[in-house]
Amino acid sequence: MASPVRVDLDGNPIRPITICMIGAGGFIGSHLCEKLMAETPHKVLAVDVYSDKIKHLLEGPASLPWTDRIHFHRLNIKNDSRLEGLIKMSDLTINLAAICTPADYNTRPLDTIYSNFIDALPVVKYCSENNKRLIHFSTCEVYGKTIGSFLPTDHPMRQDPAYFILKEDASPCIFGPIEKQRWSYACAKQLIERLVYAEGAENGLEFTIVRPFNWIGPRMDFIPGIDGPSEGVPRVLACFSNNLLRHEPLKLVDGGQSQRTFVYIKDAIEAVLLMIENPARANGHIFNVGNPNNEVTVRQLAEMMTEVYSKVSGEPPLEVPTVDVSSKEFYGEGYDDSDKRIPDMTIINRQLGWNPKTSLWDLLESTLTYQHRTYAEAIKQVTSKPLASS
Ligand SMILES: NC(=O)c1ccc[n+]([C@@H]2O[C@H](COP(=O)([O-])OP(=O)(O)OC[C@H]3O[C@@H](n4cnc5c(N)ncnc54)[C@H](O)[C@@H]3O)[C@@H](O)[C@H]2O)c1
Ligand SMILES: O=C(O)[C@H]1O[C@H](OP(=O)(O)OP(=O)(O)OC[C@H]2O[C@@H](n3ccc(=O)[nH]c3=O)[C@H](O)[C@@H]2O)[C@H](O)[C@@H](O)[C@@H]1O
Repeated sequence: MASPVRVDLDGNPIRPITICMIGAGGFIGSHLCEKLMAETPHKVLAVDVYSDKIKHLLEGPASLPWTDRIHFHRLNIKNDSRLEGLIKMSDLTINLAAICTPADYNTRPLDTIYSNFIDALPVVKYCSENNKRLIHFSTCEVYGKTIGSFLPTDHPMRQDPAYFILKEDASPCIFGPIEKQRWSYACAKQLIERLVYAEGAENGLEFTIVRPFNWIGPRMDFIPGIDGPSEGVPRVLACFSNNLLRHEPLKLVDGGQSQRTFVYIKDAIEAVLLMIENPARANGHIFNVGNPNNEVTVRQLAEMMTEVYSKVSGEPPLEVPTVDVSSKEFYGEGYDDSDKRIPDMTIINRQLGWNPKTSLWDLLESTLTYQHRTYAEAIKQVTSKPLASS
């Protein structure tokens, strides 16, 4: 329930606002809507082409405390004139809409660039022209590769944090060559960041840019063949969950040597709420949002997920838990990878006092409990169906 006396980080009462949330039906949007409904008095105009992940908020009994605070607007921001009206009706716009699965970056580079840059342009323009605040979702992928990755493998400077810690106001953005179309996403995100920043500098747009570092948790992406296409390739959490649910070995792309830091979606959403409710501290800033303590290689992630899944499902772990696959085979031509992603937390700490709390083991335990509860039965049904005779 929303408390009547909510105050911001400076002790001022928080005024209820209306938020136009674009991409509200996605993974992050669904968690943000849940948090805003359960814990704040704010209103949400939820914009998306899909609503399945927020159905429980939209279709609950009329007695739910938030029924009149969330309204779904099914529209595609590519071509819908209602968008400007919704932004004008709101105090704040949050743009989450994007194509953001790596399997698309090299296979659908045009859609990726349009979605992450061209389609975001009107959102920035309407916010700027109507003096509305904007929180724009970018990505840690704008950092690309680390400086250290260009040093010889055994070079001692690779151990120096100066060569791998990613800082919003100091690190360069290092992408591969154009033919490595993997970078189409990162490059489009970088350009939209520069545009938002320039609107702030030249026209006074009040903005915050968020760079998520591998946020994971329930409702992320889809399980192929269950609530998404059989041939679809989601992000790693859903790929590995799918393998575990189907008792198949987890596929390690190029040996699973890349490193990631994973943060629990519920911790990360706390950071977004702080940005929403503390505009004076958040405006004009770019924030890394991640958990530097949860670093693993993708191979270690696979091993940990196998162990956690066995614990939560009660099933014995697979005898052969992983299998190696080349990136060309898995993603196709033009794939490339970020080697290592550790966020520097200085700015978000200083401005918002935010710190992530949940360990990788704990966040995998709650997430895989959800995956097992949500999908195990459906997987059993599809896998036990006899093949149709041709
Ligand atoms: N999940 C992460 O860890 C992560 C990491 C880095 C960046 N991000 C960024 O955060 C944002 C949200 O990510 P997510 O993980 O929730 O992704 P998601 O795919 O689950 O959500 C995106 C939502 O946007 C909607 N959308 C896309 N194009 C649209 C359009 N033209 N009109 C209306 N709706 C549209 C989709 O239907 C989807 O529901 C993206 O901008 C992504 O690049 C996420
Ligand atoms: O989440 C983020 O912060 C950002 O990074 C992700 O990129 P990435 O981490 O490379 O995507 P994942 O699909 O989660 O893959 C992580 C790693 O696992 C590997 N992988 C993935 C799937 C699989 O089955 N096996 C496997 O080894 C990938 O090659 C990659 O090295 C996506 O680009 C975005 O959603 C987002 O902007």
